[in-house]
Amino acid sequence: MVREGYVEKVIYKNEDNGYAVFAVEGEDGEDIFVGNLHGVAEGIYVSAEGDYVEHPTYDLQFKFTSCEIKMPDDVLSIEKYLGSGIIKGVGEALAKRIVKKFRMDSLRIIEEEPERLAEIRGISERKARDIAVSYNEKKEMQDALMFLTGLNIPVNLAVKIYNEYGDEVYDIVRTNPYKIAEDITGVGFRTADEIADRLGIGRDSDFRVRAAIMYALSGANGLGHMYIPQKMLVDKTYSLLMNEYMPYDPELEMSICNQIIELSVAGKIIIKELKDDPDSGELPDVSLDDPVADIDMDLLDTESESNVTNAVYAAPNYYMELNSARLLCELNIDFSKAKLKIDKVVETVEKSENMKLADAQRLAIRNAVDHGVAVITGGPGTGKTTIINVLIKIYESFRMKIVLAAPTGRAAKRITEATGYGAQTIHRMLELTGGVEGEETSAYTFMRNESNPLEADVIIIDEMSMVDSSIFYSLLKAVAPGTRLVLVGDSDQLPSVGPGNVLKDIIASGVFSVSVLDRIYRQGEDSDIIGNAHRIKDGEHVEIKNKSRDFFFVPRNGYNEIVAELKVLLTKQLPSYFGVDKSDIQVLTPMRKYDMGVENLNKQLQDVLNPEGHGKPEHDRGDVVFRQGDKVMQVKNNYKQEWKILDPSGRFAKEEGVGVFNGDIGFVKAVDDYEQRIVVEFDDGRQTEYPYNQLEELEHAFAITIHKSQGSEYPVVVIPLLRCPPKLLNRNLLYTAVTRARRSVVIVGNIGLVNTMIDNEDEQKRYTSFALRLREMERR
Ligand SMILES: Nc1ncnc2c1ncn2[C@@H]1O[C@H](COP(=O)(O)OP(=O)(O)OP(=O)(O)O)[C@@H](O)[C@H]1O
Repeated sequence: MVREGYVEKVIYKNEDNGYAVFAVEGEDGEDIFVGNLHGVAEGIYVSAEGDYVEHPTYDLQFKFTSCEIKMPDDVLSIEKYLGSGIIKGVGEALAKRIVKKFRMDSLRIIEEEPERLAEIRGISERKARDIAVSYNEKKEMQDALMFLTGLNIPVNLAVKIYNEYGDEVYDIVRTNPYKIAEDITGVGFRTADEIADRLGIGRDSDFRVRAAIMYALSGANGLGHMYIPQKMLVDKTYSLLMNEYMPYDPELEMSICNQIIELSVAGKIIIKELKDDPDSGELPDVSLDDPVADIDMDLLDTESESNVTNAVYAAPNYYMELNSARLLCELNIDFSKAKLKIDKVVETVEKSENMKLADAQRLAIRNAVDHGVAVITGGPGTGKTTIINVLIKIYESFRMKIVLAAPTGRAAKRITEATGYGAQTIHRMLELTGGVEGEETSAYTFMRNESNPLEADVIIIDEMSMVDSSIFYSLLKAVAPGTRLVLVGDSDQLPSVGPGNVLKDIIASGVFSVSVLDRIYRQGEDSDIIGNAHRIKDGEHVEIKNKSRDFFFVPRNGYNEIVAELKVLLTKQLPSYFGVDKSDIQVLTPMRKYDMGVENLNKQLQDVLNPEGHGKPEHDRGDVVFRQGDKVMQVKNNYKQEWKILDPSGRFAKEEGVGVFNGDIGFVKAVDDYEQRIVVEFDDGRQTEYPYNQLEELEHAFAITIHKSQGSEYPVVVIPLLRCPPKLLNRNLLYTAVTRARRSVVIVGNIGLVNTMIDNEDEQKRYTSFALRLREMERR
């Protein structure tokens, strides 16, 4: 329903997120309005759409979903507006006098002929000028908000747009609303396109075509690709611009091709011809339709792409690969002539650890010592951590300064515990400041960079498979020439969540020393987790038995049976059987959508793991409810988000910093309706606040996609399996899921799918050309 009236009193307003509570005098008396309205002030006229809701303490309130500000258009409202305190120097009494004199003309006089205000007793010429300045400042913003909300832009977004462009907002939005999508985070092509449509901007406008091209490219980037073949880009752009019912329009296709060239001339994109070199691996035949990603790339047809020669990059991606290749090759110094003696240290470690290193392990150590850049890769239990340990002892014996880092807080903590050597996250090591430089894909501001490199002789990075192109580039910029770089990881894991396929590309380039460890050494070989993980990796079927101590199969048929079983397992059976907390059990699913997708599973699991409860505060966001106690995950990198770690008293911050990252998992500590925010504590103790209008960065994490679980470990992993499109069920995913478990894996559902997954070698490959750039660089 619609309710209108004058804002009598602003009871509460949060300047940051626009949340406000205010009393409105309407035709049928006074109402309390609650909702998001930036720029609310006493005296303004508002027209809102919403519903009445019962509030436990404040009686009935009108909760609005949209609210439009109108300029006052009768004498009474003009008087209220002017007297509301919104204009500096004008109170109720003065407002009365102004309106008494100028009546309906009052606002126009203030705006256009302010000198006439001096005709009023008590207003000097100078005061008249001040009133005009203050009024115009407010009015500019209100006019802009009215203009933008009139285009159906929500008030929150309108404020963001106004803050970005100021007075230029009219020009920019009228001529090229697609610029909003470029400049303002959270606005995509679709939103800009709707605005353009309302403004009557032609569907064949060059701006529209260019915006769609850039959107298609950033969509591909969001799926992990560094470039896409030109033909694919044209097709994707075409389907963004046309709907499937429209007849084929060759002119539009031509226009897309022309605009791709325009964009390349403008330096926004780079087009490179890639030779169809069977060796290079730079042209994988892959699909951009990634079912685990949010971005709708379904429309891409990838069938006919095998002969593509032109690769199109968003410019920052191209330079990121190129410069990373140069920097990495520069670090690859041959140290073998130094003939560093390592045998003594190795023997000491062998004695203290009571084991004998295998030849392959010794060779890996030698390689790391002899090369500026060395890669050590292997599956679980093959000795990667052992080698890091030995390397630390060796470098220490040479009095070299070692820096140890990993992509996530959890991985850093684990390697610290395993080696006794303090590790940090890569972001922390590079001293993230929270500022953002230039375009989205370019580097964030790190205090450590080319002009202030890391002080280290050796940098060891663990869990390298999770490192994406962007953070790798930032790392390389901060590594001084002559520093050794040791990259350790499991290249059979899924690629990083962010774009690129860095570890695999470095290995595939053939340019660096790579040591592959393939023998399992972990004690307790009766562990089926490790045995099965290696079987899966090697494409061998696993034995489906239930005698195992740590690898269980629970056959169930169909969606209902699986969900019912998951609920029992998670709430009762697994916690009591393993003596673990419910939060130690993680459900990992291959997909986002469909019945077994995270979106649906999280709703089901929230009902039993954190049900609605008396006094447990919650906040609705569309059809998702965030409730105190919910397990949640950050789903994008936010380099500016502030966090703190509290001391045991909970009152003082013992550590503060910025940056929360895609995949960080924690719990909702508080839902604060008054402050309109949710407080989350991540599992490493960092606490951070999300205003309600930033909740798109959070998702429930009772169940998460296998993709997002990379680099994390959980005591118990539960994997529900139900038949779904075959490309979602592949070996790589199963391997990653299984290797996340420390104590136990439980597979529930259609058990036959386990071996189907093992048989499906199709990986979610990525369009990257880092390997190629590395080879080119080496040839120079
Ligand atoms: N040559 C060896 N002989 C005997 N035991 C070994 C040998 N190498 C490693 N181990 C032991 O095997 C176990 C697994 O090794 P390590 O933790 O280094 O593997 P990893 O590759 O880091 O595994 P993950 O990736 O799962 O952490 C450890 O207990 C380690 O002591």
